[in-house]
Amino acid sequence: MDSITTIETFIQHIPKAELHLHIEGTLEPELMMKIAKRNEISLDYESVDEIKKAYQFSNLQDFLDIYYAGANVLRHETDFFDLTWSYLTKAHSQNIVHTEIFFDPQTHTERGVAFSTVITGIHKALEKAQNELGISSKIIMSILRHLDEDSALETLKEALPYKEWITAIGLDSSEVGNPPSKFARVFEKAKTEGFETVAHAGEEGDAGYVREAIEILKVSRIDHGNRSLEDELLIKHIVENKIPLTVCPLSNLKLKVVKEAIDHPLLKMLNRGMVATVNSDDPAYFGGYINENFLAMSEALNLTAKHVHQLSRNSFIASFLTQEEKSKWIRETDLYYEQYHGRIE
Ligand code: HPA
Ligand SMILES: [Zn+2]
Repeated sequence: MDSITTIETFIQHIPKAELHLHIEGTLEPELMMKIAKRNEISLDYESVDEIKKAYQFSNLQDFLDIYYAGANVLRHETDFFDLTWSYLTKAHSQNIVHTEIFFDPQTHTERGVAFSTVITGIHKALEKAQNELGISSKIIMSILRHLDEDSALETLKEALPYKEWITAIGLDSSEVGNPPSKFARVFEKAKTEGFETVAHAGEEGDAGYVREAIEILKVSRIDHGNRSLEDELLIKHIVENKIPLTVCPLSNLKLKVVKEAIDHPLLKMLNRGMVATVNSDDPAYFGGYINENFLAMSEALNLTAKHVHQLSRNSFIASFLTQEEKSKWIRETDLYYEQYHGRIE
């Protein structure tokens, strides 16, 4: 192991779980071009540089338009396998030992790609990662909230034969105007079928969206949750009930949810006693994987090894691992902290 003397090396080496990662958002421009070529799909861009240049967003919708367009190159099981495997090797290189990934089936079924094609490709890569890299994982099937309830119900039905592979149901896409209550019946059915539930809330939508996700959808954790800080009673509820927040710093900066890195509420969340975690969301689009997210916050907010340890610990606490698995990894992060924190310059 490299000697651990800086906060960067501490961040790099500490075992981490990633809990907020859209697999379609890991499609790097190089892989997008490669898959487009083999599937004989013409792109609007001539080069990797041109693709990267197009990644300028002023809000969530700007990003989503480009993200859904990028996903259009994914047609076959091998495309989903390659996409997922590419993320997993990157995750491994950053000491992610457990990952819970979102996939958006409607992004693919709406354009004629079968649900089974998508999930089988993803599942095979996750299985390989467990065997060859020792990374454990869960799949979260995310509902596109800009589409209607019928489409969500149909998607939930398609997921039932794959229950063994899918741990939780999530909610993503355009938040404002598509509140959690729109999917009350979908999430109720998901719970009845035995799925865990999570939802994106409080990214662009106000604290009311977070409240609805908790009260109506009965989610186990909130994805983003930034705007819950605008409501003291809600903060109290989140803290008392230990509802984790899967926070995505670089995403928040790129989508202008937060103006500057120094304004990011991550430290405030920790100081208020919230179970905050650090995640990369859509790393191919937002300029960094999990360690770059930690680093950006470490630089802007002067995070100490203690904060990084707390965030890594939180990632296992907030995961869908069993209590026994959580305890094992929490012990690992504790040992790691005890061994190295005194050496950081
Ligand atoms: O950050 C996000 N928010 C909402 N929907 C998404 N789909 C991919 N990433 C996101
Ligand atoms: Zn997200």
